Amino acid sequence: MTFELETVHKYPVKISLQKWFLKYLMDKLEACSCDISEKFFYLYCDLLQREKENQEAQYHHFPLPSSNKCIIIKGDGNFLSGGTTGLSLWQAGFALAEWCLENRERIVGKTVLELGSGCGFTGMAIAAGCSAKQVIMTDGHKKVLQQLVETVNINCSEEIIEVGSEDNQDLLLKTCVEETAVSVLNLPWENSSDVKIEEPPELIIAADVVYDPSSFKDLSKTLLNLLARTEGVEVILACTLRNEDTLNGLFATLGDQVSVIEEQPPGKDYFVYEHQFPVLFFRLTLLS
Ligand SMILES: C[S@@+](CC[C@H](N)C(=O)[O-])C[C@H]1O[C@@H](n2cnc3c(N)ncnc32)[C@H](O)[C@@H]1O
Repeated sequence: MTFELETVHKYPVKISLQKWFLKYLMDKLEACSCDISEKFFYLYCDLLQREKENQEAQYHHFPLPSSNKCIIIKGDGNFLSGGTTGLSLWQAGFALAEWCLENRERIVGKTVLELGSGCGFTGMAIAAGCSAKQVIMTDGHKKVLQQLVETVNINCSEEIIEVGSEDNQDLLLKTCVEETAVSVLNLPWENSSDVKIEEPPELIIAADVVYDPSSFKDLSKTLLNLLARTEGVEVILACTLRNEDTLNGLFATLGDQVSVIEEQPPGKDYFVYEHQFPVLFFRLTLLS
């Protein structure tokens, strides 16, 4: 999505943010002894009223570095929205997008599959900024998949092909962002081996999927299954370090068939987000 005034009108940013910005602007004008147009006060009152009514959809706009593109995500910013973790924006998702932009040469021309895509920020950032051949965003939660489809609808100007045929009911949507094919796939870790993936991924990525030990058996099975599909495929995991034992628990479940090497985190911040915990990056490959 290109960054234009029209886009901001269509997908308005959070009212609290608009209010904050307007107040900031008025304070600055006041500090320079400038007259403040009464339109600003009317607008401020209008925002207060709309915030009280609280019925409008709100969008987050994230400009992509060194381009006029931005990623737009619909959401209220609550951590556990709709009874799932997948409807929020997570720190590791931003960090993984930054890692991908910084390691673009490892992604150009490749088919990338993302596990636990959540809102779809990371996948969309890769599609818009890394010249991948294909980005397959996946999740296993019904509401999250709906949000993923909506994210793609908002951010892709190309024709959206809604799929989910008898042949492959899990493939929910297909489109492209410039030269990158983008799709949304229902891929629950519990039965990932039954899911048909049209093109074998060459790179598998996931952000903040290592937090619930009860999911490790299925997540490990999914990772091992995907690693075995294509020769030379690698997994990049961006893990929020809340508890070291939890992280080690996943590696223990993966067992000795997999090599785990820590990767350098991105050197720069490309997006504005809260840095609450360290985010560690790991490269997983299958040992021969
Ligand atoms: C903490 S969120 C991270 C979302 C996104 N990667 C990010 O960083 O913003 C974890 C994601 O994993 C997904 N997930 C959890 N368990 C899953 C499972 N068994 N199968 C597929 N997806 C799952 C959730 O629906 C959610 O989208």
